[in-house]
Amino acid sequence: MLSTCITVAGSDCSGGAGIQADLKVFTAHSVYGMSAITAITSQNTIGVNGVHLIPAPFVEKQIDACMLDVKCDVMKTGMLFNPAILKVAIDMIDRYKLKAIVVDPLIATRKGVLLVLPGYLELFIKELIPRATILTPNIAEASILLKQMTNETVEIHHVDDVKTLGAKLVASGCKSVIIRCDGISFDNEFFVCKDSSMPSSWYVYVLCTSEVQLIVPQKWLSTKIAKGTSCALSSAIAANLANEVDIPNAVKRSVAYTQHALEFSFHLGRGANSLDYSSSYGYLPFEEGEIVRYLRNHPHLSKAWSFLYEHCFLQKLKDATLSIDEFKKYLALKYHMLMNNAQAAGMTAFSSSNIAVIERSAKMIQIIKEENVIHLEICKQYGLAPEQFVNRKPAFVNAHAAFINDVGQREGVLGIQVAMLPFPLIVQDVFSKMDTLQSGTFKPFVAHCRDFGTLEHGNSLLDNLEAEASTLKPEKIQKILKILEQSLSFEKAALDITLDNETTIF
Ligand SMILES: Cc1ncc(COP(=O)(O)O)c(N)n1
Repeated sequence: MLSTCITVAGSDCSGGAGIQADLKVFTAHSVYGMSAITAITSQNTIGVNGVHLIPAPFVEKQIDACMLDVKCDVMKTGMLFNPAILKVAIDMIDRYKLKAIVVDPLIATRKGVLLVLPGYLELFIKELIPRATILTPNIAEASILLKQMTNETVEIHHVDDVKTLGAKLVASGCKSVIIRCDGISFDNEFFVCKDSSMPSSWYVYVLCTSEVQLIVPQKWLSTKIAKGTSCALSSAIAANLANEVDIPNAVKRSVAYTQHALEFSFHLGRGANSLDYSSSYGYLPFEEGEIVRYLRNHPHLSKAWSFLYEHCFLQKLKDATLSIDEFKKYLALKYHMLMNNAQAAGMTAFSSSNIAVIERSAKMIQIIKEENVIHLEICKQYGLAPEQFVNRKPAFVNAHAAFINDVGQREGVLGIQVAMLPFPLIVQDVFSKMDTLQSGTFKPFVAHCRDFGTLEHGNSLLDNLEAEASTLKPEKIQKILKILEQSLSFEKAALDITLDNETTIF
């Protein structure tokens, strides 16, 4: 299921910051974005020239309207402007169950000029900070907050001082904080640079939680002054947390996203640059060789996997209570589904003019062919002759063919490999762990599944998927998850059909 975020923030009509920026960031992360507008501002790349506040009860109404209808994973707060609106945000956090709250303080400019009304800071510290999963202040804001909370100040000469500042905020009740060192560049030893135009200087983000302290340095881009960087970072963190990424990785990815958006920012207006919010930012949510594990354990797919793994067909197969007719239906359907995959791989080859893609498609067809030879042998062992079913395609198989062809056309070999993933994993996780003594009539089939050759065959499918995953573009990951979700429901439907006496397939 799609992850969702709500931003409670001000509108920037020129699209560079605020609500408009947050929604663009959510979309770039394939997260469904919602918003509650706290104020309408009139601003552009040069500056802000007007603010029209939304009454606090109407901010509440917007949040209620979203929350009471659409499930919401994460809330991000931006400009909350006054204590009344701040109070609404706090009440809403208590009213609704959210996975995480990301708070961009927006209480001061990078030079330390306070942006908020009297009473705001006290309420912010007392009520919002303890509820926030992560706070994303610039260094001036972090210092103002610490001063207000503990009356301490930390002078910044080295990145270790930023760590100290973060650690003190955490010790004072902030669960985690990422400090953006806006306006400060660091040298190679992470001392503050006097001259930021030095060729090798760094812009630094520091994450502090009760468990980790992480410095995330980025190349100093002195020629790029853009607005919206705080919105980009905090919304990207919100989107990653909504996608179940842990805090350190959410921070690393969000810094990479913000840096990329800044590096490719454009000069659209007469003032600050406009960030490239749609930029693809070059990371995948899993390490090399880990796509299968990622897909197997993705929380959005856990229900679909357990529908399959705990299917009554598998239970009946295990304790040999399945009827032989039901089993034959399964074998025939499996044959057709394998053929659909082979045909789609052929089509993928045909539709590409890249010889490497054509070669990979051919390899895929070869693997399916070998699998089908074994499969037909098994069919024969159970008294199912190929003539009985190969030329008879049930409606379900045609629906599966339409699905797999669509996957092949849109996402190529990788898409088909993902769609094929449920089968080798069931073989590995379920079939190969079955007790052959208990499986009676189905012993030859279960034994075949436990067979080294079959497992190896499944492994080569998985290895090919791992290899192909290096061609996956990060922005495609949601599409891949969707394909797997659909494929899991096809696999489940095939098992449902085998147990359904009303449906005959040959
Ligand atoms: C409505 C609104 N919210 C926030 C910002 C700050 O943007 P930045 O990310 O540049 O600090 C802004 N300029 N306008």
